[in-house]
Amino acid sequence: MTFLHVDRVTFHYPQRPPVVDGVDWRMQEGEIHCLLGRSGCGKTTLLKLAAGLLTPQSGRIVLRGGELAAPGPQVGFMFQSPTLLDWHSALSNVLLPVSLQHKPVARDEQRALQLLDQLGLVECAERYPRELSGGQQSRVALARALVLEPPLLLLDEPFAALDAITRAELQDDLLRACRERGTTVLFVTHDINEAVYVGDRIALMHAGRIVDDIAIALPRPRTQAMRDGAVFNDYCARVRASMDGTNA
Ligand SMILES: Nc1ncnc2c1ncn2[C@@H]1O[C@H](COP(=O)(O)OP(=O)(O)OP(=O)(O)O)[C@@H](O)[C@H]1O
Repeated sequence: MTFLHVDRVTFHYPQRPPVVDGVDWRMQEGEIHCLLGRSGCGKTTLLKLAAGLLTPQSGRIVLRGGELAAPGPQVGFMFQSPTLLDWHSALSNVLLPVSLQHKPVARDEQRALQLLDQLGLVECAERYPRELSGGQQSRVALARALVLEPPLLLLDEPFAALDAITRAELQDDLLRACRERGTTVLFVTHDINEAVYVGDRIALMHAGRIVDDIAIALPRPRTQAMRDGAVFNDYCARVRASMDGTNA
């Protein structure tokens, strides 16, 4: 069964032309898909539709066979800014999605600490966001997105504000964490290199439509050394040429 089906979805904001225009897209369980495109082409809107935060005017979002009508614990999010609560420790920021459901119990705390440990942050559990670096804050946000073990994770340029080295580390952390949990991921980015590194497929979006669909057949797990290889760079060139085509 298709895990996520964006089924002929069209969406427009009031009094505007469609920003998502008849998109049909399927994801299988455990896959990582990147949505790549220029600013304003409709990526974030499509992500919000996939999350159930917006409702399409036509078409539907089908998650594991059921139509998605509203956001729920089956979907985790991470945005460009970590959006941590300054007055909560790293640990209680991670536990926030749990707190919205019930008072966290020892088992929840254990799971949150395990995630922080996996992301190299267990020592920082009691620190406040202002006491963490940008990369550490992004790791806390990633742990928070995963704490309820959502089968679907939606990421909107989550690492865009980070320096190149930290960004590469976070990409590896994300891939490891999602592989271990079998999480299916839809990842919005502007960055071709990032899309080729993390994605199994890349959907190229232009003016509200998916105009290209590129399978990335690099082996998993990805390693940073792959970035220097010819195959990786051929994929980047292929995606760039397709994006340049949308400019013509
Ligand atoms: N709430 C809104 N009301 C009206 N128009 C909106 C709203 N949100 C986005 N838009 C418009 O919809 C279009 C697509 O926006 P969207 O944020 O989905 O694009 P994007 O590809 O994610 O852009 P970026 O890469 O810059 O984040 C843009 O023209 C934008 O101005």
